[in-house]
Amino acid sequence: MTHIHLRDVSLTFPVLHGASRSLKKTVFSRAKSSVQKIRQGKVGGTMSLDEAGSGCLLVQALSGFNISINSGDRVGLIGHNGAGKTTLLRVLAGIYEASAGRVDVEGKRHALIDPQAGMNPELTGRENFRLFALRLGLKKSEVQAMEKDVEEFSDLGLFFDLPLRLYSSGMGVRLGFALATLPRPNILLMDEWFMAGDQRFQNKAEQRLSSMVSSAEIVVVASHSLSVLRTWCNRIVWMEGGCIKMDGPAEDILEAYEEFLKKAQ
Ligand SMILES: Nc1ncnc2c1ncn2[C@@H]1O[C@H](COP(=O)(O)OP(=O)(O)OP(=O)(O)O)[C@@H](O)[C@H]1O
Repeated sequence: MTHIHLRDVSLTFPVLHGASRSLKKTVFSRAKSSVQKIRQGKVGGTMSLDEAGSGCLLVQALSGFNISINSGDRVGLIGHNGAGKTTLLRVLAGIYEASAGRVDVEGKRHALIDPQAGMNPELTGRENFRLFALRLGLKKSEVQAMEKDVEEFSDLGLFFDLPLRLYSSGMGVRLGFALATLPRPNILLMDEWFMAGDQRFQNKAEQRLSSMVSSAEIVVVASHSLSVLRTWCNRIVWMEGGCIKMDGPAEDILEAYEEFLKKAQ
């Protein structure tokens, strides 16, 4: 049965190793005030210095995180910059390994986290598609049909046959989105880049995404756009400093979050 269960999951990034001793000292003296900030829900994960071990500056992106997500849940992640939303998505996608705790994910998962994931900037849009199709293990007939679909959807004109390094960031998003929305996973993990691009593209993207979302059993999406979250989610997890601040029905949590944002202004 498709599910996600996290038990006491923590993830700490070691940053600034021994070579940058003076910089580390400077940052750590600031880090102490960041710890204060995080308690007010301002920005980033908690910082500390691993004085007993490597001497590294540590950033705790997730801290004792517990959650169960089951079939039918469309979960939106909200919270301040650096609250740990993308890190959580990466842990769920299997891109990052937790430093502690238990991660139990059952079901075919697919992540729309990085628009250029797995793409080679030296290859053309078409060549990147063919590489992607190979990785998906598609049959020749399927590849032909999908190639037409990706070319039409990304609407890059002649740029489809030019190297990716010549694309603007929005053009890269068009191609990345066209490719990333080909698989049909049980668990769909999305970061907010998927709503990038110009307005016309966003409308097209929304239609394509809705068929992917409706066929997935579980969706987890991180976004700062409350309207996007209202559209796609039935449950919201509000994160602060790598922990859960609130978790519940979408409308209840979004209302509380809006209230919090108003007061913080
Ligand atoms: N690869 C990394 N190396 C070191 N620190 C990292 C790394 N990735 C994230 N962090 C740190 O972990 C914390 C959580 O970052 P994360 O990207 O998960 O936040 P977020 O909630 O997605 O933020 P935003 O809303 O700004 O996208 C931050 O303090 C960030 O600096």
